[in-house]
Amino acid sequence: MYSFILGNESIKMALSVSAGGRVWRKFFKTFNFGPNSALKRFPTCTANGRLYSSSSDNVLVSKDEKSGIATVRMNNPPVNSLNSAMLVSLRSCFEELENDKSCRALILTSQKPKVFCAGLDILEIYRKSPDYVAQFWEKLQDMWLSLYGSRLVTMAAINGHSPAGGCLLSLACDYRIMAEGKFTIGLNETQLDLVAPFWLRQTMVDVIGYRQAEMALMIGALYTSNKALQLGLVDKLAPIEDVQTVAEEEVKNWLKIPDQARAITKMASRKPLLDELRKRKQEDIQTFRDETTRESVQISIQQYLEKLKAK
Ligand SMILES: CC/C=C\CCC/C=C/C(=O)SCCNC(=O)CCNC(=O)[C@H](O)C(C)(C)COP(=O)(O)OP(=O)(O)OC[C@H]1O[C@@H](n2cnc3c(N)ncnc32)[C@H](O)[C@@H]1OP(=O)(O)O
Repeated sequence: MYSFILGNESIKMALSVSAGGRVWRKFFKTFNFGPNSALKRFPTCTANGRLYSSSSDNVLVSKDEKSGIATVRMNNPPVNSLNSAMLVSLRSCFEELENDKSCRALILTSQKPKVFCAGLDILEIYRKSPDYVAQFWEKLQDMWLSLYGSRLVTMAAINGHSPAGGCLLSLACDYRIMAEGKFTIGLNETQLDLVAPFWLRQTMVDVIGYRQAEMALMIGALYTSNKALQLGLVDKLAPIEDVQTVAEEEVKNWLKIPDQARAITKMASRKPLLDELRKRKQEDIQTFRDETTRESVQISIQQYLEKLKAK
């Protein structure tokens, strides 16, 4: 399908000679979206299969050429926890789709129903060196920048539990459809003695409002699908087997809006937070590294892991 995909610079050049190129040129110049704008070569992708960006198949991508809708399936059993490899694959995949001119939307979901994503892989921050933890955090930042700053319509098809980093992924999308039933979603970081970073807190505030976000973050609340809908943390519920179909229908509605106006509007509202993280990236890495490697936090993480195993 794609032979190879070029980075933003090449797209800028291609768009500048196409009809309407002037507007897009201005758009790219103004918003400089994506984590970096350097010329890059990205890996290839098949129409209905795996993404060749990593040695494992932890992220599966399929794209409908006619509609330009890509489905990105997280595939890291048993619970799609976000380890370093997953973060790199997700970022690479988001950037690849971003730079594919024929792609207009992405649906993010789990290959394994019942768990959308269990959040960060806790083992990646347990008894690891400060340098390792810092590099891990930067991978999360870069993945988030590529999803939150995407020009595409981004839809989370939350077909199962979505705690912590799973909720972070969902919040970075434009719209959230969640499976009905006993599944939970929320930012439960404080339960692990962790503090959500400013950019994650801000997306929660932006989605559910200050009061509810402040409370949810302080107590590390995990909400059922029904409660999440009531709070506005998700936008729609569907039976688990229908989540993907409902997401596809919803995306098609969004795609009736002209891409350019929609994407410029999205960037206008997201640019301040994207810029803030870009500006404070090193400070944010340092905070995470120092907090997470503190002995008292390591003991809390150990206890949390033991609780999980004993479940
Ligand atoms: C300073 C800034 C700090 C933080 C900001 C960061 C933003 C994000 C932070 C995070 O994401 S921290 C991670 C928080 N995640 C959780 O609390 C979720 C924990 N997991 C669960 O609640 C459940 O596993 C579940 C997702 C509801 C799924 O339940 P299920 O019954 O289907 O599976 P089970 O619990 O048996 O798990 C299977 C297997 O996987 C291990 N596991 C689960 N989650 C994680 C994880 N996040 N990281 C690593 N490993 C995880 C679990 O222990 C089991 O292992 P076992 O088979 O060896 O026993």
